[in-house]
Amino acid sequence: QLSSSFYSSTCPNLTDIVRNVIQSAVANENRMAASILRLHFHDCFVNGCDASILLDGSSGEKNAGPNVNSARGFDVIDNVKAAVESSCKGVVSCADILALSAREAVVALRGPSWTVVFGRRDSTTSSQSTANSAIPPPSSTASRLITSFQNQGLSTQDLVALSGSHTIGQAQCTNFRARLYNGTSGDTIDASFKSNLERNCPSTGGNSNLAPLDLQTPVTFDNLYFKNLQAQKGLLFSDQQLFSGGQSSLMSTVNTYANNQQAFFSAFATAMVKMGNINPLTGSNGQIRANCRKTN
Ligand code: HEM
Ligand SMILES: [Ca+2]
Ligand SMILES: [Ca+2]
Repeated sequence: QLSSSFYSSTCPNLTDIVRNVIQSAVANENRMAASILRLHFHDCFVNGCDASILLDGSSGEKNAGPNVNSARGFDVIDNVKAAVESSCKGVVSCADILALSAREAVVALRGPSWTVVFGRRDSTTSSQSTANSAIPPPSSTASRLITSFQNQGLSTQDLVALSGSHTIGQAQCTNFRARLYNGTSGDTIDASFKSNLERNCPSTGGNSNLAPLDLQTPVTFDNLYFKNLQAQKGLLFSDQQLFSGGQSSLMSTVNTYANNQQAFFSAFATAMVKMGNINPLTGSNGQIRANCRKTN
C-alpha cells in the first residue's frame, strides 16, 4: 500500500531536495553513496524499513555487531532531513528519506534508477538483538545467506542482485582477516588476490584498515563485482559463497549478471523495491520523527 505519489501534494519537490543533498555528499566523498545504501539495507532487515537504525542510544541498533564502528552516513541523513523539513515540515518520514536517499546514492555512482514508493512511518523502538540476528555476518555460507534473505521474503535472485551492492564501498580488515590467516572451510580465494590483501590487513592490528569490496571499480555501480566472483576475487567470504558455495542457482545467477549488466540493473531495481517494502509502519502506526535520531 506504499505509493509513489504519497507526497505529491504535501512535498512535491521531495526528490529534488534529496537528490541535491545526496549528490553533494557523494561529490565530497564517493564512498558515502555506499554507506547510505547500506544504511537502508540494515534498516529494512531489522523490523522492516522504519528508520530504526537511525535512533541514537547505546542499547539500540547503532551498537549492534554489524553496525558498531561500521555503519556511517548518519550525518548525511541528518542533512537530508533538515533540507526536507525546511520545505515540508513534519510530513516526510525518516524511513522514506532513507529509501529515497539510497536510490539517489546508487544513481550518483551511475547505477540504475527505480520508482521509490512512499508512506512508511518511523518506529519508536530500535532492536539491537534483532539487528544481531537478522543481518547476516560476512562469515555466512551460501545456505545461511539464502535463509536470512528468505526470512525477509526475498528470493535467491534478490540475494544475488542485492549483494551486487558490493560493487561499491569498502570493508574493514576485521571482516575478511579470517580468510587470510585462519583459512575458512570451503574457501576458494585467489592466491595472488589473497597476498595483496595481506599487505594492508595484518594478522594482528589494523582492524579498521580498508579494502574495496570491488577491487576493480569501487566507486562505480556496475557489474564487475560479479566478474570478480567468477575470478575468485570476492572480498568477503559471503561474497565468494554466491559463486563458490555449491548452490547452483546462485552460481548461475552470478554468471547471468556478470555477462549482462542490464540484467543485473533490472534485477537490482526490482529487488530494491522489494526490500523497501519489508514490513513498513503505515497509517497511524509509528510517527513522523522531527529528528531522525530521536522519537518525538
Ligand atoms: C548478503 C549478505 C551481506 C553481507 C554478509 C554483507 C556484509 C557486509 C560487510 C561485512 C561490509 C563491510 C562493513 C565494514 O567493514 O565496516 C559490507 C559493506 C557494504 N554492504 Fe554489505 N553485506 C550483505 C548484503 C548487502 C546488501 C543487501 C546491501 C545493500 C542493498 C549491502 C550494501 C553494502 C555496501 C554498499 C557496503 C559498503 C559500505 C561502505 O563503504 O560504507 N550489503 N557488507
Ligand atoms: Ca528497521
Ligand atoms: Ca564497481
